[in-house]
Amino acid sequence: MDVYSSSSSISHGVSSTELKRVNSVGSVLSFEHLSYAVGSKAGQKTIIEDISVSVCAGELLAIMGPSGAGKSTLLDVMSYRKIAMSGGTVHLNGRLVGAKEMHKISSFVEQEDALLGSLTVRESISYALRLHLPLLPKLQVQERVSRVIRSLGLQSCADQIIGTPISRGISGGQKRRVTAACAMVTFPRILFLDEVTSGLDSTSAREVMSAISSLATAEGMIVIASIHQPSLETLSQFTNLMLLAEGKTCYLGRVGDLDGFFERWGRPVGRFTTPSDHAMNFLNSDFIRAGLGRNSAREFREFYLSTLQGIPPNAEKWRLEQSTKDGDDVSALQGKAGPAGTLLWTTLILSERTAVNYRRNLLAYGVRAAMYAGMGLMLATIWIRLGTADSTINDRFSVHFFSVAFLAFMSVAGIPSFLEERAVYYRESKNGLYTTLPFLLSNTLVNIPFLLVCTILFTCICYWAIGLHSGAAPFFRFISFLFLAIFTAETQALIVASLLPIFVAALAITSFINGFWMSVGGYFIKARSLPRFWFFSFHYIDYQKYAFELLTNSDFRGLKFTCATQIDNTCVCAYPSSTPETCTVSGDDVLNYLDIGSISYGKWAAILVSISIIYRVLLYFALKARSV
Ligand SMILES: Nc1ncnc2c1ncn2[C@@H]1O[C@H](COP(=O)(O)OP(=O)(O)OP(=O)(O)O)[C@@H](O)[C@H]1O
Repeated sequence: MDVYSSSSSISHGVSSTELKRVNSVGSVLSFEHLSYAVGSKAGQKTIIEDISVSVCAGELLAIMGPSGAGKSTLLDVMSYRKIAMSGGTVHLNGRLVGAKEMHKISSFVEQEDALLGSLTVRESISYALRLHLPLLPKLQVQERVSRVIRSLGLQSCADQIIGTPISRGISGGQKRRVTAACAMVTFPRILFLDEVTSGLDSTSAREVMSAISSLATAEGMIVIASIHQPSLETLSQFTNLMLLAEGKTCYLGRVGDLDGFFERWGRPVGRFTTPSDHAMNFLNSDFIRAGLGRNSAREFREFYLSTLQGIPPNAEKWRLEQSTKDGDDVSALQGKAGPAGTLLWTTLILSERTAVNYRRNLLAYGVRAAMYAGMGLMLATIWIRLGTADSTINDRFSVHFFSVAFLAFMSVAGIPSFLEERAVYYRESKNGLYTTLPFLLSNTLVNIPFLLVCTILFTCICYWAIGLHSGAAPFFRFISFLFLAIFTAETQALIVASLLPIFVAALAITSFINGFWMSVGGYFIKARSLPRFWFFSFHYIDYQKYAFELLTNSDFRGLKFTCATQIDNTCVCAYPSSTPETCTVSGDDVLNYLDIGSISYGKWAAILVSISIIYRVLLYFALKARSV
């Protein structure tokens, strides 16, 4: 059999009805004069230069070239992840396509796999489909997911988890296929694949490309893929091939015509070489091979350009016209490609997925909850039964300061798992599955109960053991105020991690910010002693200040401390007392002395809630700033 025979020769259950549908949907995607450069005008470096190509529905275009040729950049420019220089255009069936529309109708499989480690292969693919089509009946979701799993050869690991640092999951090659499956299951009109076969053995690479090819034929999908070192069989799954060197087109044509091209050039493909490897020998100028000059890539391109001169200019146009002859009706595919989920549904589905991730991700969330419990135990045993002697007043303040500051500080523990979720968010939002708002809402919806459980755990363990203000109201106030502080601190850590997605850097900056809030909060140095600048600026927007003052007021108000020190038969209290005759100092006296006794619970809690809402809004913009 001719290895270049149609890609549909390896079929994956594509029905004739499906094939018929493809023939009636003849979309053509054309890119004209795409160029991209980096650097300033003075020192501009052109990475891709004047590239034009058209791809029809059901066709697969392979982009090949040596490392650094510009393949990934070209895919980025084609998919509007990078914006082409002026003059470059993209048309779908003659209609200009902008960035927004391209993101809606296309999926992009990146070189890096961004997946949630605690989900199984089936769940990962299923959530991708449900986020794309939230109202698809369950049975159809299962059927479609199973079909994609089968076609990508993932049956053996379908119910295995992707893998977390403490539990090994699937292999790197299988991860590649899961990432491709998550994009394919939504059946986008255009599928961009950046080195999807990297890390796969040659059989898996062929089967993956064959599955993509069958799906492209069945669904009328346009597939554009950069590819490295394909075997002959893998290459044969593609319809067309573009060879790049130094950002310029050196060959564009049918895969099957490459042999003839070399024949005509007078450098035929050797018996034991594949045409693509043969081409690479000429295009790679990083290594000079014996018998090939330094300018082999330039000569290659010159010959290619000379072959174009013999072709009537209308030949390509004719091919495209044939492809669209049966009409421009693409409505059959439109429903599948656009982000069909409403805000409500995508939020609910994302919340469900996040909750599953929290539940299973023992290292990230189990350990975190245990850490809060451990800190509760630590406080309970160290500050045990403080009592109401005036000598313990400062110890009592330390309990409240420590609870707010240290628990807030520990929000950095949420950064690693958030970075994983963030990577998945960027992949999925760039592929049009959902926008920033549902991601933020789902994160908030799942974050709140988790942090509440952590706060309750901590409080239940230490509150009574320390002997903080008895009664239900102070106890619940303690939980509520502490929760607000931890929730705000968590959001602050997520803002930093969104803007700076490097764990060590995000950890350092978040720690610094929390240290800063501790310093200006009014505990280490009394608020009125703070330099004016810090007092009138950051002191008033410090969430830790409000939480600390709320906790101390809730605890101290109504308490009476006995003054243990006697000098000349007179009671001397640790703080100025309004009732020295009773040899006690009231909690209110202490609070007033520290200028924090006149706060209103409602007002302070409202300020804390407002800060946490403002932080969530900032988190929205931080996430959005890095998305499409
Ligand atoms: N932002 C940038 N600034 C400077 N140079 C860049 C930038 N982006 C890409 N390049 C350069 O452009 C060239 C093409 O990069 P690109 O990643 O597109 O190549 P590639 O063909 O995909 O390579 P590989 O096969 O190794 O992934 C490289 O030399 C790269 O260093």
